[in-house]
Amino acid sequence: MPPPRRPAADPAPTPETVRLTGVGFGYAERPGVLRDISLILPAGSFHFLTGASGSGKSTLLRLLTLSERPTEGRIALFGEEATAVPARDRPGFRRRMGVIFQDFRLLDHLSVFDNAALPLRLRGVKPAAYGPDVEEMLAWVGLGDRAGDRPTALSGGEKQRLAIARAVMSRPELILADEPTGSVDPAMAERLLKLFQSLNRQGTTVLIASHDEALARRSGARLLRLTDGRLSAAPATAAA
Ligand SMILES: Nc1ncnc2c1ncn2[C@@H]1O[C@H](COP(=O)(O)OP(=O)(O)OP(=O)(O)O)[C@@H](O)[C@H]1O
Repeated sequence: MPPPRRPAADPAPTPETVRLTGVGFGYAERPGVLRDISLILPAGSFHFLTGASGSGKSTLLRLLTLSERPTEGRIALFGEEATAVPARDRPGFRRRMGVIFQDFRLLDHLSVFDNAALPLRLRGVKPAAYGPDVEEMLAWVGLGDRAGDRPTALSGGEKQRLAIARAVMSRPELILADEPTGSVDPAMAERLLKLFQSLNRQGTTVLIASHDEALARRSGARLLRLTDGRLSAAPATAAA
């Protein structure tokens, strides 16, 4: 006799890495930069955020890194309420992110190697354990022979590649990248896109802010667009 049929179990809901609900934000000198933004980034998703210069892409990333607080609405990160996180609790959220800032934010008193290794050191990983991984990542972004240099000796594109290596080194759950290919040539932009795609395939949630709509479309990621402070899903193909 066959066993009794069980009703199919409900599929487990996809955990959300990011949820914004009705988020608004403005600077004192520039109110209304972001208006009524609602956005869910499911765990393991890959999105490009596009929009004209000044449309608020970096500002939206600053809200997600908890560098700014929304003036309206709510933010949840990794399933936890994060709208008004006190300063002492922000590092706990930030350790789960790899952030690539438009201005790179490298530490000039540390070598290229030590900049790339920083997120692992902060997690208490011993140099003997992370050394080969850091060397491999630096080689991947074309900085294998620059490990002993200081960031001040790097070109703009090299600094950008180091900032990317540092952000992805600790395999964060969420990568937030602000114009990560803005200073590199097209071949390197494609290589870096492959790096983000590969991390995404391994489960990392990725959000890239970029002017480069062509790169965004080639990426296979979902496209979001900011226009006049409002967010919309961009069409999958360029308008004819
Ligand atoms: N710290 C600040 N104080 C006041 N206004 C600001 C500040 N930072 C940004 N803004 C303004 O907010 C708006 C959005 O800026 P933001 O940098 O988020 O745009 P963006 O889409 O990232 O632009 P870009 O593509 O040029 O980097 C702009 O009008 C900008 O001038």
